[in-house]
Amino acid sequence: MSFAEFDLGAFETAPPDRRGVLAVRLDRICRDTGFLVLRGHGVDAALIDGVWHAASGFFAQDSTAKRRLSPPYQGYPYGYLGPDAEALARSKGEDTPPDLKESFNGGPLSVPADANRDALAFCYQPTLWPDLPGFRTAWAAYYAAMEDLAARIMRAFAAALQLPEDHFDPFIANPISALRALHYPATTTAPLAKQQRAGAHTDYGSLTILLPQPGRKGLQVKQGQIWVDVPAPKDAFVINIGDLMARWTADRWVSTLHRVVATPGQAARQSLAFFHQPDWNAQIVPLDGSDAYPPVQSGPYLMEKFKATGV
Ligand SMILES: O=C(O)CCC(=O)C(=O)O
Ligand SMILES: [Fe+2]
Repeated sequence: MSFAEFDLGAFETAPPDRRGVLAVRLDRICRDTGFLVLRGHGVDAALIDGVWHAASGFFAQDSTAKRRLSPPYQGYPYGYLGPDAEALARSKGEDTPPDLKESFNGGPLSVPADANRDALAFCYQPTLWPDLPGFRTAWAAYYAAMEDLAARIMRAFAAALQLPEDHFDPFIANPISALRALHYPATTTAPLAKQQRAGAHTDYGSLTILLPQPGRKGLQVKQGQIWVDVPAPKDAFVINIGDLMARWTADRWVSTLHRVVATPGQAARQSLAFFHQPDWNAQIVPLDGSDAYPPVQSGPYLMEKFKATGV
């Protein structure tokens, strides 16, 4: 099976007829799997290199240094999560051992003046910066680039849903997205029963922009009863839609179950995942005007989901 690809630059510069055809293709992909390889993204290679090396440098530290950035209390959304901290399958009610990974997580780069108390107490908590030269600059540059890219993808999504291209703009003026660097250590022994590098889950938000380590497989999506490998090509991102977008589209689009599989003898793997999430106050109501789902507010919705995966 070949994996779906979409060229964003080609879409943006296409004449109207061709653009319509590409929008229909994008709709088809989001209905089938909600997963695609994104080309023509225009993100500067040096900027990607910068954050990639910053993340590698962070994970290369000893565990005492990394744990200095552990969340100060349970429920704090950012900082370093060690190998024993998270089991994503628990968000699906599956009781599994912890995922074989560690992560560093950061939030929005600035706080809007009108942020409410709940938002301030959750997604606008400060990112805990490692004391590594260049880390913060590289991370922030990549975060900003992902915000821009996500906004462009949301425009393509609007076209795919036959909405005006700026339809989503008012919902993503101050998105509360998170950036997560992931490191899956090499596996030496056999994983425990039901233990994965990332247990089967769906993402929570509008869309995820993943940068997998080129050539290093492991991410899989569930298609019917089988797990299908997601390719990890160079110079491309993997995009998938999350639960909030499935809800927004009244399940026209799917938020597909995925995992990062663990097997004995795997080399270490790194990735970067940008979880795009509409503004705290954005009201998400089914776009088709149906009552498939009651309205939800983006921020509280995310907070609920977030609570489910701690170990
Ligand atoms: O590392 C990957 O390839 C995917 C990770 C993932 O799905 C997640 O953290 O939500
Ligand atoms: Fe995921």
